[in-house]
Amino acid sequence: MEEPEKLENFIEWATAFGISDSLVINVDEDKRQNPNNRQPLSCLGQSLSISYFPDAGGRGLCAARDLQKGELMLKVPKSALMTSQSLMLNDHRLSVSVSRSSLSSTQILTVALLNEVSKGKRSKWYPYLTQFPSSYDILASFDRFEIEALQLDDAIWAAERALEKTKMEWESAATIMEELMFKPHYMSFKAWIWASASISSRTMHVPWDSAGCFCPVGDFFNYAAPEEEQVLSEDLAAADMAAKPLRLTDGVFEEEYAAYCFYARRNYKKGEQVLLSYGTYTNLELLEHYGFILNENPNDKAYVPLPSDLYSLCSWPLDSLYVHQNGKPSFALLAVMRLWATPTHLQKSVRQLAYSGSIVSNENEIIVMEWLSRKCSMLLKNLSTSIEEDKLLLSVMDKDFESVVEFKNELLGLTW
Ligand SMILES: C[S@@+](CC[C@H](N)C(=O)[O-])C[C@H]1O[C@@H](n2cnc3c(N)ncnc32)[C@H](O)[C@@H]1O
Repeated sequence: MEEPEKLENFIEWATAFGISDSLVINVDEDKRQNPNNRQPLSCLGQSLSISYFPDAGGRGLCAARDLQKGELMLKVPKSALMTSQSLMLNDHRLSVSVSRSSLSSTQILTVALLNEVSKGKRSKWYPYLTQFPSSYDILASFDRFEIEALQLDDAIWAAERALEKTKMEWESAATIMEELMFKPHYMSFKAWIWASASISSRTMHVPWDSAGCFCPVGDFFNYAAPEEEQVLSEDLAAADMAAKPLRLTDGVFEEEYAAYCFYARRNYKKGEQVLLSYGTYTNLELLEHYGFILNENPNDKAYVPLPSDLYSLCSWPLDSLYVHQNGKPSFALLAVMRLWATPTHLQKSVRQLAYSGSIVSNENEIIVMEWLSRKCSMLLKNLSTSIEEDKLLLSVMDKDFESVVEFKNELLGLTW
């Protein structure tokens, strides 16, 4: 089956499940009040439609009309959520094996997902499963060469740790997969990585299972980093939103409606991509859990090695000592560096000033900024490639080539 046909089947399937982007929040209540209402032809088209955004996540959802901040855009009934619970409900053998095991909730969902995929077209979730990517770029899927290419120690360590953790989880699930008589293909580490990457990058939080749920259509939203909530009282009054209180989260399971509900996080014009905040992540964390990075990420952090005698002066957690993506030191880093750059016998008297975020003196500020800037330059110089070289390499990899030889020649032609 071709991709457009698979997508069409999926939309039909999702519509039959009661997934809807129309503004009716309670499907059952609506049916009671309008018994002659036919099922809509498509679950999308009223508020959202599927579109392709090459520079912002690929396939995603765009506004099918102007959307107001806080407005309901999509609801996915509980019966359409694919969870360990719903997968076991239809599979007695799986549920018996799981009940005898001591697997974590994420391992259970991984096994349940692989078990379901192995059923192929016999699975009731088949139209939805055809919409999952065939491979992922999360850290745990990186090979040795790709891990080395990360260059920075903390990134390499995060990738090694992610790979190790995934391997351990796979090994300890071997018995249950044998018991369920998985074919070798579904037992493989490659299949396990695929399933755990699906869970890591596509599930949403539900209160009853820490592994989360797969939310058909809801998982088509691409990511935008959360920004500080604006003070909206005036905006809200103007938009007559008094009856619709502002939600801090844009996707949430609502017990009251027994559905996953998605609300617009800001106003959108028709045709704009509608984005969801999956949480606050640095680029390394985005790569670890979702397999992508943002060129501009307000939550990104870079850590530089600090003087060893600085730590005894610091009462903040060590992970708060970082440099923002725009080059500014974090509040805690700046404060503790100012104290560290003060002669020891004066530290006590300026401690409060430094900890409140104030400049200690012009000389002190120059010492701090020069030290940090030297450290950052040194760190960047010691990496085997510069950002410009990486960008050049990526631009070559994005091109289409007729042959491997042509690709190789283009790579050899790069000069730096
Ligand atoms: C929940 S899915 C979103 C829908 C996905 N594009 C699809 O076609 O199924 C999350 C994945 O989408 C991609 N993604 C989401 N937001 C992105 C962004 N801002 N930039 C690049 N990739 C993004 C990443 O591959 C991520 O793992």
